[in-house]
Amino acid sequence: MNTQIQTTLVDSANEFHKLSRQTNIDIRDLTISFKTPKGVYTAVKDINLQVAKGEIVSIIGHSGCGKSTLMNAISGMVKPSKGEVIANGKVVKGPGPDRGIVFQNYSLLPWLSVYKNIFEAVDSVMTGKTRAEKLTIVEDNLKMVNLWEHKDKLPGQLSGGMKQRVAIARAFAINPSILLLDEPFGALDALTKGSMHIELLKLWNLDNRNKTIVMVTHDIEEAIFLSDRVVVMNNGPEATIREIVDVPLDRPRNKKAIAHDPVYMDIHDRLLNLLFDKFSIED
Ligand SMILES: Nc1ncnc2c1ncn2[C@@H]1O[C@H](COP(=O)(O)OP(=O)(O)OP(=O)(O)O)[C@@H](O)[C@H]1O
Repeated sequence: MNTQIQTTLVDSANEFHKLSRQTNIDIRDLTISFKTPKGVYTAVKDINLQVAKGEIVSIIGHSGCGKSTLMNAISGMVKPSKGEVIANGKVVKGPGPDRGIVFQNYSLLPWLSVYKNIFEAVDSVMTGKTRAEKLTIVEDNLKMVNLWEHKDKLPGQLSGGMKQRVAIARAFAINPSILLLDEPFGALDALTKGSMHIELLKLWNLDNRNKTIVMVTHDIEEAIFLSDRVVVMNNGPEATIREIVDVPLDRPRNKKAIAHDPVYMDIHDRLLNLLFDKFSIED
């Protein structure tokens, strides 16, 4: 990437934060270590990252570099060994309904139908709503992911992509202010993936772009299309943030059109270089 574009990216990243939307997720000096039979394994070390309210940030990096660990720390399912995560102004001590998460392994309850998987979540979180309102929310979200006809099936009767869509519908239905997506579209075919991107952005727009979204992905095009910034991680152990690449492309974005935009192409090149500069054909 030429220096001028790099400078523009940095300036634009700074602009976003200066314009100041308040910080919604503040990761401070975060280190996470696991006890393993072979000793202590430090997955991520001294991570600092601020995500503004309404920002969409993607995290990319090689397999095993600690992306899910970082997401789990934000969701409260993994405790920091050092440092802290502050979300919605509070130190994260555990999971909470303000932070919805979609995992790569769906995490659906196998004994409940598709419909009930979503209803149970809505029912437990949206205590102020009437039953009729809750039923409408479940229906709207199941229709959004094109699974209304499959509402009575059990998760075991669904394909991987369908299970993933149920998990996405469930996270959307709860309407958390922070949405954590851990490879949410990984199991989907290209067409379904494309329509889920649009649904995700629709949801974000509906909420006046106030929802903060952090997403793990292996898909560079997806990261650029959806995000305001892309966080590239180094390999572990003791993984750190390698670089944060700003995505100063106007919204709404048109997938076909931006692919020819020189800014998009530079960002794409930069991300490819960051991810693959250690590899060559000989490898
Ligand atoms: N509970 C755990 N106990 C021990 N080690 C763990 C635990 N959870 C994660 N790790 C290790 O921490 C490192 C980071 O794992 P993590 O799942 O965060 O990686 P990732 O970047 O999300 O990988 P992928 O892209 O393959 O999903 C890996 O080496 C993993 O083996």
